[in-house]
Amino acid sequence: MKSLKVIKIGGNIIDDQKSLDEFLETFTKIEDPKILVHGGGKIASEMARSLDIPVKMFEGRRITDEATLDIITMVYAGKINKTIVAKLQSTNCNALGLTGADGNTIEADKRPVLKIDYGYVGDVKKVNFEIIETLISNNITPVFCAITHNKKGQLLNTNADTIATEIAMAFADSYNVELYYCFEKNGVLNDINNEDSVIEQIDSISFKNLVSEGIIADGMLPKISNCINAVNHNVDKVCIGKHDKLFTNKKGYTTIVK
Ligand SMILES: Nc1ncnc2c1ncn2[C@@H]1O[C@H](COP(=O)(O)OP(=O)(O)O)[C@@H](O)[C@H]1O
Ligand SMILES: CC(=O)N[C@@H](CCC(=O)OP(=O)(O)O)C(=O)O
Repeated sequence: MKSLKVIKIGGNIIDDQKSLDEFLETFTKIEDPKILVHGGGKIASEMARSLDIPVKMFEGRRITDEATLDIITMVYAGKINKTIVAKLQSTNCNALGLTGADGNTIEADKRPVLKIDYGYVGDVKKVNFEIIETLISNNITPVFCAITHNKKGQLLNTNADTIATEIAMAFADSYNVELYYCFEKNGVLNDINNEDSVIEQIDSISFKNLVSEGIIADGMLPKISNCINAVNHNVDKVCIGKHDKLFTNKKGYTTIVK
């Protein structure tokens, strides 16, 4: 079976020039077909605050009104996506930046109103496997931002961890897929202030316990829910940690297991 690596980077890496450059240097050297998914929530929040637009998050996801949708489109699909693509081009990695609307690669439905109305936030309905496979088969590296569309002309803000998981799951029947979440910490930590307290393995039962103990919170909630979803849908390997350890055989990161 062919191999594919789906790699997600979050806002804290993107916001730090040195971390981003170091990550991209590692990423570009990966020889397997690869797909990059980036967030940028931190930068969107800074931009919103600078424009006096309130930032509202609920259980790790952004409540997205019209003004916020404008900001995230400019920040995610514009500044961040194009900066990353240009940097990858400089290393001869033929990157192509995409939202889910481009090539109809990722369709979504507006998140249903349950506990809360998230506004213009999408839950992924369909990943267009064929078109993405055409890209990777032609040595083009897709770089996805955290935006999907509903095929009726509406862009939707979609958690970048979810996008990475959905892409990984769409390839899992025909590829050996490894899914990596790179962020600024060593992994999921037992004590958020202690980088040496990495939890090496998490399954769905320990996840529930860690949530009820308050050890897993905020942005880590959707991240681990997505990881559990991925391992339950045939994704071969799902890991969370720092890029300098994740792509080596070194220990010191978190693996999510069934
Ligand atoms: N147990 C934990 N271990 C590590 N990080 C945690 C934990 N619980 C909550 N977090 C928070 O989750 C954040 C990562 O999620 P998020 O902010 O969405 O990052 P990213 O943008 O990289 O996806 C960390 O920066 C940290 O503040
Ligand atoms: C709906 C929703 O929450 N979307 C996220 C998308 C960006 C993201 O996921 O960024 P990080 O990976 O850097 O956190 C947001 O706007 O914050």
